[in-house]
Amino acid sequence: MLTLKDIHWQLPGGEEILKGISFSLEPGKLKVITGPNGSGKTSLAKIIAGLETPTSGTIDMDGTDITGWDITERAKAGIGFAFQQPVSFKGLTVRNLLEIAAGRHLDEDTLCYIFEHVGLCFGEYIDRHMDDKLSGGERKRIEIATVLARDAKYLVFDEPEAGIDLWSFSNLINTFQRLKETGKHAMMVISHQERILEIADEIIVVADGQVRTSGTSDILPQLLADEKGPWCPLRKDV
Ligand SMILES: Nc1ncnc2c1ncn2[C@@H]1O[C@H](COP(=O)(O)OP(=O)(O)OP(=O)(O)O)[C@@H](O)[C@H]1O
Repeated sequence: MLTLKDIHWQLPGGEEILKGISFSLEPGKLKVITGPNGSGKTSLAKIIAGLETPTSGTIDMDGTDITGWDITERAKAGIGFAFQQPVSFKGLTVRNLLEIAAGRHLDEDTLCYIFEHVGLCFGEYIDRHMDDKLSGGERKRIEIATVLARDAKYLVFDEPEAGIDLWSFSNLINTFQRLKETGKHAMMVISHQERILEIADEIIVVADGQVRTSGTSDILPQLLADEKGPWCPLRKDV
């Protein structure tokens, strides 16, 4: 289990972005973090991945305090993270990238399986270069594929729906459900998307750096009713 306890995070200028966030990620469960733009969701994901260090509070992974660990140590220990804005890696092919993520050679069956989950055609993409010729949606799907290739215990996805088409999005929902059902992965997905919120075991609404409310998908009707308010926009357009 990955447990965040009273996480605070302050910018160098003194502005507090996260103001005491606590929750756990458990194997076999999907937690969806939602809330308004700028409320601190990506900051939270970066703190879990080890890209930022909390000002105070602790992160415990399976009984070990990993608060001071960097991104490499956390990746090795089993935390996989897909960024909101995927990056290009000049000089690497898609195959290279997936094998680096997995830390081993991947046979064609495994690669096909991963590609199928993110809605990419294996033959068309496997030897493509990870450069700017790939569209944003293609890079996004390849980035999600790297997280699947790593087969990490803790999976963090930041707005996986951003920029991907309807068919790939449906595939992705099925993938999240299948990953959940294996019972091996503890998943956190940052999303504003109703179909992702519907499959959550717990929805955690973050607003102004704090947990505003949380609950099972039973709280969804209330969140949708509040959609007209300024604090929790939920998108239904994908
Ligand atoms: N490194 C940084 N330097 C300055 N400000 C930052 C930094 N990181 C985050 N912020 C600010 O912290 C706030 C929270 O940002 P964050 O990206 O965590 O929000 P978010 O909830 O993920 O938003 P969105 O839904 O738009 O992706 C924003 O006001 C952002 O500008």
